[in-house]
Amino acid sequence: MSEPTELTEPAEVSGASPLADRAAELDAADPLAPLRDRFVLDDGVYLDGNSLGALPAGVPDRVADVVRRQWGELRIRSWGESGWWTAPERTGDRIAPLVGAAPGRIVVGDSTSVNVFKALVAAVRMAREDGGASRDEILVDAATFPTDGYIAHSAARLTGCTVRPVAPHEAPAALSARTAAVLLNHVDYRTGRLHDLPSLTATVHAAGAYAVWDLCHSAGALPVGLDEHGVALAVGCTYKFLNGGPGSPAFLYVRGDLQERFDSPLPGWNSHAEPFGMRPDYEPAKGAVRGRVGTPDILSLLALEAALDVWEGVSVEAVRAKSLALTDFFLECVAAHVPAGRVTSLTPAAHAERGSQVALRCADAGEVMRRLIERGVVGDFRPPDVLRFGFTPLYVGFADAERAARVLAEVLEEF
Ligand SMILES: Cc1ncc(COP(=O)(O)O)c(C=O)c1O
Ligand SMILES: Nc1ccccc1C(=O)C[C@H](N)C(=O)O
Repeated sequence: MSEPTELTEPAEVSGASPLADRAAELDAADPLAPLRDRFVLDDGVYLDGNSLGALPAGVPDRVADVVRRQWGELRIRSWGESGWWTAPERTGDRIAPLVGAAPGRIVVGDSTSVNVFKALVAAVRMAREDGGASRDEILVDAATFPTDGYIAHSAARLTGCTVRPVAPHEAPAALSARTAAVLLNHVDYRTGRLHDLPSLTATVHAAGAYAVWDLCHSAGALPVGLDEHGVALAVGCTYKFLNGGPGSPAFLYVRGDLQERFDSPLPGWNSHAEPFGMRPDYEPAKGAVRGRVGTPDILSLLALEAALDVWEGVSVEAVRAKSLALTDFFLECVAAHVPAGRVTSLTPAAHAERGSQVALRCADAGEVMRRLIERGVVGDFRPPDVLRFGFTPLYVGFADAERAARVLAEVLEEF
């Protein structure tokens, strides 16, 4: 984990209004600023898109059509006529360019937790095929969002492996001839630290193990380059920076050359080569379909598909550039507005190590966040002492960043 950075006032002391003026200039020059109109928002500052993305404006009518016409009128015919049956792969292909995957490598369905399970067990099975039963250890990001750790322990018990928690940057030193799989987060959910996916992936694979990446906090926030960097398996949620809605289904990526070898621990009928053959024997389908389990959650899936329309004409590279500018500017505003020593940033200053959020360590963080929310600045609190501010460049602007820092300073004066 990064050393907390003490935020100190910059040499040139800036008042609220020069920063507000700068924010206005930055917003005026921002090519992504008009995208905010593609979302349903209010006058508040929404900095919690790293937990639940805002509602894209086109979703309500699409969902209403899915419910009233596709379900209400077409009923069973919609599996074919409305494209319900193929929606998991079709939606996967819409996510693919955002994470650097070719078409046909991503399937959408189930929760992230379930996909972590499928990916980890499949990774261990492949490592055993390559290297034998001596591959009996799973390395897991020690700071992971807890669900990944819980699932990894169960996957380990089922496969006869043990779990070893490691800090991601220490994973290379922990690799051995016993390592079967390495489960890492691309961006740490608490600190916002971005881990070095290209180099860690290469090192893990060179050791004969398989890298499984959790992209929950990077998909839709920054370029991932899954194909380019040879990632074996990856999972991610779609309700954060992809704005798919509460409980929208997660995605699973399997590298092209591994698809034939992907041996799912949950081989439900939807992943069968001939699902309507109703055969007693299991024959896995080819391609991304093999990652499916049971009947897709059509309402959530089609809400997500509609939500992905906001990416029309938008590149994830442009989103990344704005995200870094926004988080830089927010940190600058915090340093200017908040008295020195009241908060420390857990988020690395280096762009190469920063995701799309800023995490500030702060005394009484729970109560501070409650008051921020009361004043219209919505971030979240993560125990024990972290204020999290997520920046979704599609709908957050520079004036939002300045206002959030100013309101934070006002709230802190009350303590
Ligand atoms: C890194 C990470 N993994 C997994 C999850 C959650 O998984 P699920 O979609 O199963 O709730 C989250 C957040 O909810 C997360 O931040
Ligand atoms: N899925 C949720 C449902 C309810 C409340 C929060 C979540 C989150 O996603 C939390 C998020 N993973 C986090 O990084 O804290």
